[in-house]
Amino acid sequence: MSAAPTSAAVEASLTALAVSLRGVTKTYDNGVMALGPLDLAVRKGEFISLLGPSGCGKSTALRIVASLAAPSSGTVRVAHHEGEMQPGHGIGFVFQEPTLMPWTSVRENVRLPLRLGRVPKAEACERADAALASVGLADFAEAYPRELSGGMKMRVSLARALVTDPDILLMDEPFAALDEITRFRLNNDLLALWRSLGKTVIFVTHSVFESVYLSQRVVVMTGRPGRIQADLRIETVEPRGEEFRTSTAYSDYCRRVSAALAPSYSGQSTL
Ligand SMILES: Nc1ncnc2c1ncn2[C@@H]1O[C@H](COP(=O)(O)OP(=O)(O)OP(=O)(O)O)[C@@H](O)[C@H]1O
Repeated sequence: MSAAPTSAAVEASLTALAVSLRGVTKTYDNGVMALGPLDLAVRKGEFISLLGPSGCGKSTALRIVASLAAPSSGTVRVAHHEGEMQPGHGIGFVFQEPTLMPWTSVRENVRLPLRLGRVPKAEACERADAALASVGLADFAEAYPRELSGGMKMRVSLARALVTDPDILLMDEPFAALDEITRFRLNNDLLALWRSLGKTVIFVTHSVFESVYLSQRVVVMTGRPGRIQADLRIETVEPRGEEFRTSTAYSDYCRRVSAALAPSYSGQSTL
């Protein structure tokens, strides 16, 4: 029998974790059991993807991490904050829709979280411009959302999530509505940002290919109520690029992730 870990060892392992969900369940008021029990630990700086059938609770899990929804039971730890974390504190959220304010400029859209946080205007504008530069939109601060392509709007949405310099970036199918070429380009840019900024990323996607390309770990969920079906580490030469996307290793990983997903749609799951 192994010895019980010391409290110092437990503390050290918690320090390395950005997010820890233990036995988390979620039953909505209408009786839908969306989630769990779900156990998930994400290390600081890790890039993981959550993949699973529609309605298995992926968005619910993200919303719980962001304190936008409360779990019905279980424990949620986000970095060192337990229970009393301010909603959204230390967290940036990117949704599938860019949800930009059409009546104002790109800069004002990106500045919004800082305005809500009462950051002085000059500093907020400077930080908004820096966030726009980080997503390749330095020249579009004065533009209006209607003047941007779908991919550019998503970049603005990403800049808005980054402008508060969050430790954790939660992304809920951000590129699902984009064409393949724009999506590939944004995948590469997101990876470059992740490498340079060192954020923890939890990325929800329906795409096996996207999850394998982007992530260090692909977490496959079962049908509703969502639990962990498989947790696969993607090990490859970094930084990833087109050589990886066209490699045998990439297609092997895609095959393994697809196989892990198969019970969700082949009738063997508890859906
Ligand atoms: N506010 C809510 N009230 C009641 N039921 C909800 C609510 N939000 C989500 N649900 C239900 O919970 C389940 C999980 O929803 P969720 O959006 O988390 O799944 P998902 O895996 O993100 O789905 P998709 O991949 O289709 O976006 C679904 O059955 C959904 O109908």
